[in-house]
Amino acid sequence: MALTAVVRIPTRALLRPWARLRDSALGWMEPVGGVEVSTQRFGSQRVLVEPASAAGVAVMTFKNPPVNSLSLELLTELVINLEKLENDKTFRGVVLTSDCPGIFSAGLDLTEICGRNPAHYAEYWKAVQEMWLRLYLSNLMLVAAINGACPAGGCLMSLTCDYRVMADNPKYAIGLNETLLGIVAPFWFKDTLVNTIGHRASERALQLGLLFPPTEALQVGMVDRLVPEDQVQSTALSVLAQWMAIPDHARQLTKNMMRKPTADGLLKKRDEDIQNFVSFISRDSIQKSLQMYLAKLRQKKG
Ligand SMILES: CCCCC/C=C\C/C=C\CC/C=C/CC(=O)SCCNC(=O)CCNC(=O)[C@H](O)C(C)(C)COP(=O)(O)OP(=O)(O)OC[C@H]1O[C@@H](n2cnc3c(N)ncnc32)[C@H](O)[C@@H]1OP(=O)(O)O
Repeated sequence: MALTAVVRIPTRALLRPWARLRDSALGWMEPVGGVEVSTQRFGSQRVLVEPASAAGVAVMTFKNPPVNSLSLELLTELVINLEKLENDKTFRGVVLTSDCPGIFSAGLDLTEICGRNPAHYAEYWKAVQEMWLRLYLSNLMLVAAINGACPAGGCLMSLTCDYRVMADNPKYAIGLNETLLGIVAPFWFKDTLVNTIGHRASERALQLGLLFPPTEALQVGMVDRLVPEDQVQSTALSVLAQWMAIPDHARQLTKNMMRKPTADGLLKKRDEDIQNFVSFISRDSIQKSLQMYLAKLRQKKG
């Protein structure tokens, strides 16, 4: 039987200019408030959302080949689709996963932070902040089904989830490897990691830019469970089923109590953080490091 539900999109969401712009570009959302939308299978070009067979659960799949890099478009679509799920009170949990074989997400799209102008850097960073804030503070239960490599921004995205299931394949690795690129993980990336694996382990992991293979990631607490590759999504769904047994209001208030102080750290100085990012990333030395890193990635094949 086809699963359908109705999503009410509040006019408020459609009033934010950047959202309205993106929504109309995606073509699945009518630009009027209170529209009813079928969720039988929705989403957008780079983010597919499908209701799972269990009631109240959706699977959000990123499909931005070749490596699910977090381009401005992907970030925007992610936030819009998350908001859509949150506004539909029939959904309580979401599995986040990838459609790119062997890669969960390559992290921030390096072409967005290399060789562009300050206005672009500012717009992009605002979208990165928005993605983190929305996921980190989401009232939904989020489980990351990490079915591939998960560096930097990909790792950050998975760390915003309430639980992480990773494919037990030694070819994959997860971590905040920013220092290897000659850049610095911002304080809210660091805070998210510290909240997950603790201060000492974070200090070491961040300075060395460690990318942990699955067994080590489990040991350090960066992921919660390892399973064979073909069981990542089904395990994530069964984890969600367990979490669904907890009354939503109690779980949501608890999540908020645990996470709000960290999110407030960014909310209080969002603009300052954007300015810091723009001035840091615009430095010649940083741009050179990023260009060299990108060139190495591109040469790898040749
Ligand atoms: C004291 C002052 C402090 C102030 C601080 C203020 C602000 C902080 C400043 C900056 C913080 C910015 C934070 C950044 C976080 C990030 O996420 S940076 C991105 C890091 N990502 C990576 O390092 C991953 C790089 N990619 C890989 O390792 C591999 O690609 C892979 C994911 C493991 C997949 O490997 P595979 O062999 O399958 O594929 P290829 O490597 O051949 O890649 C295919 C294709 O894709 C391109 N590509 C890969 N990754 C990215 C990327 N992240 N962005 C853009 N493009 C990417 C690659 O170049 C290939 O392209 P092609 O050759 O043209 O086909």
